[in-house]
Amino acid sequence: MNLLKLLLGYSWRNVALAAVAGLAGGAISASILAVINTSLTRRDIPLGQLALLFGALVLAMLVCNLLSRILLLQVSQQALMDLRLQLSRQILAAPLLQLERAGISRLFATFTDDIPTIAASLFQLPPFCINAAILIGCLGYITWLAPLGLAIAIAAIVLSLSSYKLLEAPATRYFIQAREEWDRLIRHFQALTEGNKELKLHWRRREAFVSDNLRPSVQNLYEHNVAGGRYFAVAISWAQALHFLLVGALLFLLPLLAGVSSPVLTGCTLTAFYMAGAIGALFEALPILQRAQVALAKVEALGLTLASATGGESQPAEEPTSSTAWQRLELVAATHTYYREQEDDYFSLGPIHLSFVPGEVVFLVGGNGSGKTTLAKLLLGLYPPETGEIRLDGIPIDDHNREQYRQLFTAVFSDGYLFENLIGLDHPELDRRAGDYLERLQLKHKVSVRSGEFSTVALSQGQRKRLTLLTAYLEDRPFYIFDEWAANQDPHFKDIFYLKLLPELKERGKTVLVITHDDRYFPVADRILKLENGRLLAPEATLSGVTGERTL
Ligand SMILES: Nc1ncnc2c1ncn2[C@@H]1O[C@H](COP(=O)(O)OP(=O)(O)OP(=O)(O)O)[C@@H](O)[C@H]1O
Repeated sequence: MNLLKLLLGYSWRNVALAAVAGLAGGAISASILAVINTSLTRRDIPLGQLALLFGALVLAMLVCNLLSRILLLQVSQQALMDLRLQLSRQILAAPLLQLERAGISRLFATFTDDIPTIAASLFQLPPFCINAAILIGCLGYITWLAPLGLAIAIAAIVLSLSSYKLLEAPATRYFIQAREEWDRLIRHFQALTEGNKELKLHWRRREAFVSDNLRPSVQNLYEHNVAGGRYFAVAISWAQALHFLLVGALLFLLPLLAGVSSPVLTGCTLTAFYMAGAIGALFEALPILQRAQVALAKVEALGLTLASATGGESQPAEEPTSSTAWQRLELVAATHTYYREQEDDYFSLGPIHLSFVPGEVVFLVGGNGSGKTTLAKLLLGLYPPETGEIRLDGIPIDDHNREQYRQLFTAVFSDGYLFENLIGLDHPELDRRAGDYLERLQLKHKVSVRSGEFSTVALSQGQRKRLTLLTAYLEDRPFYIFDEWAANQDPHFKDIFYLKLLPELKERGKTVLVITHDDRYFPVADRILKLENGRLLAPEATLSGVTGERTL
């Protein structure tokens, strides 16, 4: 993908119109030069007439340039807006596993570096096109004045472009390296912000973090950018100097080679001067456009990675309806494997044989790293099974119905995100219902909800977790999954959660899977499943039985 293709993809009509307006502006610029040249060299034409023509041409140039700029600005900003949205949509559509592999830092790097770089280059496009049009107009005028002048001008331009091209390749290489370094730097910034408390507490760790991680990365970024920028500086300065050579060549060679008259020579020299300004501006914009190409390639690579990773999962335009009247959910020999390339290590979950019916409370237990969260993600349809399948009422879940299948669940993850409002929940009495739940969750004195907005989310960890529970309640879906939800609740609220809230959910016919280490509350469960190193130990026996499956 390149910038032009990107813009043409959005509105080729606007781009074409902008190009025509820009070219017209360039031609008019050349006409203005012709008027200046005439007024300097011809005394037989009344000055008033020339002044009038000059004014009219300036006005026409203004209109054309403005039109070209506005059209390009509109289409380029529209492209930028769509690029941001498209990338966000791709991230939303990409499978979780693919996002986890790409890493948060890579996604952030794209939003914080690539998109602003592309934005900066798109701002450069309108003047770039206008200067290109001025150049074409000037070349046309020189041709009209003295065809040999065109040959000299083209020779100078080819010379400067080819020397620029020679230097551009290593400069781009450095910019690509700088962009790779940016990915690493974002990872360090993430550690800096998320690990800030730990860094503050430990002097040696903090200093090592700065000297071993942050500084080398910042230093590399600096060096790559300076090295790349240096090549461009040489290329641009050389190209600009060459254009004064063009002025010199026209001024001194043209009379020798073609014996042109003094008015023609004045016209050519004047035009060459004017051209030098346009060429200088063009060359100044080239590094910015070059960087944008690197950024665009990065965005495209990420987009392709995410798009290829969606694996054909359908993205319904309409809201999928969630089935409330399900009877049986089964995992049949479902597996998932994490492979960690760097350590050449993998973790395998399954094959899992498991089923759920409405209205049961199931506890999932097991040691750290035994695969509980992975099993929850598999069950939620966030990881499609690598082998085996999930069936809802006998219907296999695949790419076509997975999105709809996910609407069955409300999940509260151990590292879940708390939105600052009840986004996506619209109920005529949302605030009142949220208020009732706040009361039950003993948060009324801390938080209120107005028009679906929490008054604050600056709360303790345990209180924030309770707010996520409020959202889960309001979602009111048939299947609830709590991943170590109660881990940071005080004993009093743990009691409320296990002894009051869970039984209430069960009474309402909800199925609840609770990932927990709280063995004190095991009697609350209808069934207890235990995972050990990715294998389910508790046999999947009777669905209605309660105590029979307690193998712990
Ligand atoms: N995104 C990931 N990429 C690679 N490996 C992963 C990833 N997430 C988890 N793992 C590996 O999978 C294994 C199971 O992890 P999982 O989070 O499912 O365990 P868990 O039983 O929920 O643990 P805990 O009780 O500590 O939360 C772990 O050994 C972990 O190293």
